[in-house]
Amino acid sequence: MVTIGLIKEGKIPADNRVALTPAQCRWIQQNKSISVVVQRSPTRCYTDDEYIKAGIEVKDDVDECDILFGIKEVPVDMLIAGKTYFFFSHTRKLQSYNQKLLQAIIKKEITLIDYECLEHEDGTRLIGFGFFAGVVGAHNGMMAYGNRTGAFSLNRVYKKKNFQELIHTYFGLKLPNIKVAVTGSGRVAHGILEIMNLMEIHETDPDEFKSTEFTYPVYVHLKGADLYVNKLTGTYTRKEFHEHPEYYRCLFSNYIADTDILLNGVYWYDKVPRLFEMDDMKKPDFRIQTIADISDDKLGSVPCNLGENTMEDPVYGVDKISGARTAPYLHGSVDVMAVGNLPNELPRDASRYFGEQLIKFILDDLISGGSKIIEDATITNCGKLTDNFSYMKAYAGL
Ligand SMILES: NC(=O)c1ccc[n+]([C@@H]2O[C@H](COP(=O)([O-])OP(=O)(O)OC[C@H]3O[C@@H](n4cnc5c(N)ncnc54)[C@H](O)[C@@H]3O)[C@@H](O)[C@H]2O)c1
Repeated sequence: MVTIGLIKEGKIPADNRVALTPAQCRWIQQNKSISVVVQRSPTRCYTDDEYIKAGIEVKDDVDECDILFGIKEVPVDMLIAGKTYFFFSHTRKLQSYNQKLLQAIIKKEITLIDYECLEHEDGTRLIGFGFFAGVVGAHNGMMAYGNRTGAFSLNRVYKKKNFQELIHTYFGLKLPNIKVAVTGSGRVAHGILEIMNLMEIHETDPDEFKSTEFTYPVYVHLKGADLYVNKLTGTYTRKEFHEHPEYYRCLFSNYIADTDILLNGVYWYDKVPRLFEMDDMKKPDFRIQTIADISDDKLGSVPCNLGENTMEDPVYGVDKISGARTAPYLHGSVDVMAVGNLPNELPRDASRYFGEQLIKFILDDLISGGSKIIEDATITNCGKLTDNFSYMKAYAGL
């Protein structure tokens, strides 16, 4: 019988999420030929006791497990040689801060399957925390706008026990006639839209959004063809855009004069055009006052994302003229909410959502000995870089 281990998160600051909840572990043990062991942890959002009550073994070491599930990067000194791990390694883009981690994984002859690389055939990701990043990020963006204008007040998400409790805080919330632009088409965008609907912000189409001042709060959802156009042909095709985003220009500047709040969930890397440039902020028609950059790429799709914000202190200002970081809510600045671990504000819901996807898309293949999807997401197999990731050779020190 296969034994799965849920490891204790070792990265500092400690992440409180987990790949499977106690109820999911119990279900797996009862319905699949798998046993689950949980490594004792004082910081996990589900306590050791909750796992024990669900009939799951909780231990200090997980050396005897066949497959280990974590969330964040495993510190090098916690890696167990020869094991198979699933976690977010943040190495596929050759991130310099995780180079030593990949080198240690190779040295310790580990098999690493990265959740971020588990993809459907067309490149759509199978599994992720994006939905709750969108939920928390949209809430925080709205909260920041309320703080700036004094028009309404929202509390912090992490002070609520769960998503259900958070929803209750929206009853009776009266918003001014704001215009919100939502960008992106993946899980993050879906989470943002959930909050737009829960806050009873009305959807409008791109043309109406630009041409009308409404007497109630509205949002526009900008994705694919609304946001990007081929510089030569003036058209948009998803496949071409994914393969050659450098052929495209961004249309977001058409919305800047009509947007109070930007909630950004686009997928971005350096070949993808930005939503706007720093100089656009100097223009008198730059109406945006609050940006929740949920994608959170420093100096990325949102150029005034200056990085290094935390859950404890999620909002700062950026001066529209100098581009310098300021205190939030000042006249002449734009407020930016950009935090890299947003789902940690709702860790129990985010973990349950993640575990559901893991069970649905991965578990059966894992027990039956693998699948092409798992193979394609395997960065190292017993310490050897796989063909898909051979581009990482120099980074891996080979
Ligand atoms: N701040 C946080 O806490 C947090 C948490 C989760 C995700 N994120 C970030 O938010 C962004 C969006 O995440 P998501 O969960 O919505 O992603 P997702 O995988 O669910 O969706 C990505 C979307 O981007 C589109 N896309 C455009 N170009 C692409 C390309 N070249 N390759 C793949 N997809 C492409 C896809 O069609 C898809 O609709 C990511 O950059 C992610 O890292 C941030």
